[in-house]
Amino acid sequence: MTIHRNYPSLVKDTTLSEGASQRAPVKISFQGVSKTYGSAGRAGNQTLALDRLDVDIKAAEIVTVLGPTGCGKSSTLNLIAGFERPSTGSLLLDNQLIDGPGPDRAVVFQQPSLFPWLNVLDNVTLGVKCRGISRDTYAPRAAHLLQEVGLAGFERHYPYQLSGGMQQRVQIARALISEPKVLLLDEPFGALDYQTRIQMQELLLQLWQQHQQTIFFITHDVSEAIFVADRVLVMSRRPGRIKLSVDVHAPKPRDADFLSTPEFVELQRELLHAVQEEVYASSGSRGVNAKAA
Ligand SMILES: Nc1ncnc2c1ncn2[C@@H]1O[C@H](COP(=O)(O)OP(=O)(O)OP(=O)(O)O)[C@@H](O)[C@H]1O
Repeated sequence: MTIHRNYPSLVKDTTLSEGASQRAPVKISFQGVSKTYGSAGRAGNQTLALDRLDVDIKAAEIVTVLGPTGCGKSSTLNLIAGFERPSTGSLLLDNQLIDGPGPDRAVVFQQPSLFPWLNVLDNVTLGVKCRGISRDTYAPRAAHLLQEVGLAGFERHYPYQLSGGMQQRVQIARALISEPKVLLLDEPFGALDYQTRIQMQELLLQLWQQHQQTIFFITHDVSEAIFVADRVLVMSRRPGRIKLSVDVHAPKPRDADFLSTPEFVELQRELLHAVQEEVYASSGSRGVNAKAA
């Protein structure tokens, strides 16, 4: 059973009012979704990664996902991306079964996967060129996106000439150029230093303000999960289920001041506790705070 916490709002969200977000249509719907890896014929060779997930994600909602390593976070993202299929249950996008990858969903991974022999502009536009979209359409869009992600002037630079944060900015621009309805992020800022991470989180919220995609964001970092989210999901240890769902009401976009608000501190305490419970249970440890028997 999922526990759903809805903390009272301390400040009113001015971007997407509570009523509006509750009325938003369901974008992604997990209906009893389980995922088993391995072949059925060979006993002991199967892994039940996800166990009967039931989650609805609304249009333009930002949902972050926390959970211990191996609990199935990437599996949920891969299912939405269409890289994997559910073993049982149904996974819907706009009420249609997801049956493979599509340009309506874009994925950003932790490791930048830029082509080293292409400059920034060509990395960003390669996908749309391959899909036959005309230069007249994609060129102004690319210029605007590079401006938005703070890379105007770096169009002719190659990936080796960019910092890790800049490479992630290119990845985000590349993901957004096909105007996806859903942005899937798998620990996108995990390899960045603390300051760059915060900048990237702020950037993500600014981009959301402009584009209003539905965002599904996996992270190991509780602060990051709260900072960017409308709702944080905590998954149980494997087989993954939704253990806790918590709404974050602070208005977006947010800045570093949010990190010291009572709402943030209280959410951080509860979410850290929920994740640690699962981490310790899966490792058989009682945790750092456990008293010696
Ligand atoms: N393609 C695969 N074939 C076999 N088993 C897999 C495959 N992908 C994932 N698994 C298994 O499914 C379980 C969930 O993996 P998944 O990568 O979804 O977890 P995760 O929560 O994203 O982990 P992490 O936080 O370490 O990235 C793990 O036990 C993993 O070994």
